[in-house]
Amino acid sequence: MTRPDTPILDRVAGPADLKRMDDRTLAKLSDELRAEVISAVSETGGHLGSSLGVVELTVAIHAVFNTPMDKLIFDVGHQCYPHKVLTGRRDRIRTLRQKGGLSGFTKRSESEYDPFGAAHSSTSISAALGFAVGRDMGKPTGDAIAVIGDGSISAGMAYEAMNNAGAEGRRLFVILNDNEMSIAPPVGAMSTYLSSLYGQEPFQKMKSLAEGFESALPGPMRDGARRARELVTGQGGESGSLFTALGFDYLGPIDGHDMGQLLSVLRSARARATGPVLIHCCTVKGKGYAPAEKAADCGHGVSKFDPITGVQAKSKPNAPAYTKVFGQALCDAAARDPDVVAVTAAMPSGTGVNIMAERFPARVFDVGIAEQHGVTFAAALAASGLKPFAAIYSTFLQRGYDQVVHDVALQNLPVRFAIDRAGLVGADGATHAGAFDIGYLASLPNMTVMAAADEAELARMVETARGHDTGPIAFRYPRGNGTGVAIPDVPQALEIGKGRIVSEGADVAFLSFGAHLGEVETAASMLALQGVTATVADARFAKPLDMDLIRQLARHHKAVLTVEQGAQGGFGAQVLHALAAEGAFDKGLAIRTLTLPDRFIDQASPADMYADAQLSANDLVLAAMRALGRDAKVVPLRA
Ligand SMILES: Cc1ncc(C[n+]2csc(CCOP(=O)(O)OP(=O)(O)O)c2C)c(N)n1
Ligand SMILES: CC(=O)[C@@H](O)[C@H](O)COP(=O)(O)O
Ligand SMILES: [Mg+2]
Repeated sequence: MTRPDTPILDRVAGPADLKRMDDRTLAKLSDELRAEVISAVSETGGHLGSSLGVVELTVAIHAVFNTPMDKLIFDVGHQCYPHKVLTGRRDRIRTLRQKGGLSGFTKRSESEYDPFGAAHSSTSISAALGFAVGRDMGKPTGDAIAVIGDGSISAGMAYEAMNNAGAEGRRLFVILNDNEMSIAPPVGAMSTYLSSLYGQEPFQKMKSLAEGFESALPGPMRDGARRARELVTGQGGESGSLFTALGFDYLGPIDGHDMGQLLSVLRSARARATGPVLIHCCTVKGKGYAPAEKAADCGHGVSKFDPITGVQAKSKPNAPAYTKVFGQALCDAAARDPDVVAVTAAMPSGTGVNIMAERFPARVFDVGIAEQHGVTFAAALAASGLKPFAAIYSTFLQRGYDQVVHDVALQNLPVRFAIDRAGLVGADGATHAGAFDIGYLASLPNMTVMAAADEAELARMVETARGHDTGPIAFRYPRGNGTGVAIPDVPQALEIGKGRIVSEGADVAFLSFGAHLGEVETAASMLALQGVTATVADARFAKPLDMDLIRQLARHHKAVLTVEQGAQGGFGAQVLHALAAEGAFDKGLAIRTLTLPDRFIDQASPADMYADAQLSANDLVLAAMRALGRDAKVVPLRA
């Protein structure tokens, strides 16, 4: 693949080189940087649209501020590719999101230019304020700059941080990167609210900087800018703009692709600011790359692609994605049951609830990036008599954990948690691993916890959850495609707390919880080549446990191994706890819990990550042999 011609970028070893460039050269550098990002992401895949939208902004920040002494914090961090190129990581930029390569997000261990790691949204302002306090208390750190998107600033944590920052009154820069997009088009009343706040005093305060920016915008951006300006400056009898009321000086809106505007505003702000400042930049997600600009998601997350055509390399799967199976099963359940409603936190297509939304738009609620609110909202939907499915990735449900405990479990409200991206997810790495949900849910009184071994099981669990009105219930399933099994047209509900035997053997028993079942079955076949026969059981439930099944496995096998795609303290721990409680270990019992290890696992393919976690079929074979006290070896299956 030919690489773009980048004579100016080739002279950049780090941000210091930008300081020697005049403004016109910085503008040209941006063009080259954009071409480099497109070229690199075409080889790796990744968060293209967001990164393309902040190219000029990233150049301008590094040209004006003094990183790494000044702390530049990208919210989510999915837009950090241009930043990585400029901060000494260009030589590895084509390893983005690959095994052993650069993370797709900012990461402290990767560079001194990444002062605060991210990947979950809306943390940047809190982090920037922490650095500002550190600076003011004498620590060797300069200015703090948070770059946060219009999607991410919709989350409660961003407002908690601004509330605190405004009260602290410390010098701090928040750059609102407003591209009028989240992953899906942004939702929420915030923009409407802000539209009512136009033209009041605080905006006038910074008028000399702001004046003329909006009218200087190119046509298509002018409306967005106006909306954005209205969003922050106030109109129509409101008492004050949101940001100024929170104690920030507001600058903007400015054209986030105009190097001249960016540099002059950033320089002025840097020279004059005494307290918190919000700089409002209007940008275009996917800017400068037509296939991204035109895409419905503005190229938010792309596979490898042909840079000329923009066509992404997507292999034809042999089985449907779990997400789609869930989405369809949910839609079918909604068709049968008018009380079924769905909640997503800014991830309608990621969670598959868009399928139901197409048919039943009034019964699907996108609450924005607001997992905490989404969970409590779902709790009250349940309290009202509806049957809410809160469809949230395992990793993002962590954000709403107190709400799961306090609003759902404690009140025993029948919220159905559809937990996608359970287990290791691949290129997004450790920040997005769905590692902890089994532990954090199964430890809660009233909660029922299931995991789907395949896509047919997932459809059954949707129906099981729909019919479960006596308390909260969760079911987890992984990122990626199912196994290709037939999915029942009208799935039957499972009996709560009952697992199943998948195949019978005599020596060792695997008790699998969830989608690692296929790997377990492979391990059982490999063991057979060594004359060891294994029973394979699918637990289906981590809570309540099928104690009859567990006792039976323990009684009839020399060793039992639990297997799960989750961290320690999950399913295996539940089994150990229950067995210990009934004295099973007093009589001797060979049992092993195969879980993710007690460390975070960096990005790679899911298969490589599970191998790293010692959960491959080979590892299961070795664990079984050791548990039986036999020579630990692996006889590979013939292809
Ligand atoms: C707590 C949390 N919830 C959901 C997500 C998934 N997510 C990643 S980026 C994104 C959209 C962010 O929109 P915005 O901040 O406007 O940035 P843009 O992609 O438009 O540049 C979402 C919903 C996340 N990373 N963290
Ligand atoms: C940055 C972020 O949090 C999301 O864009 C995430 O990468 C989406 O992951 P999926 O591709 O699994 O939907
Ligand atoms: Mg956005």
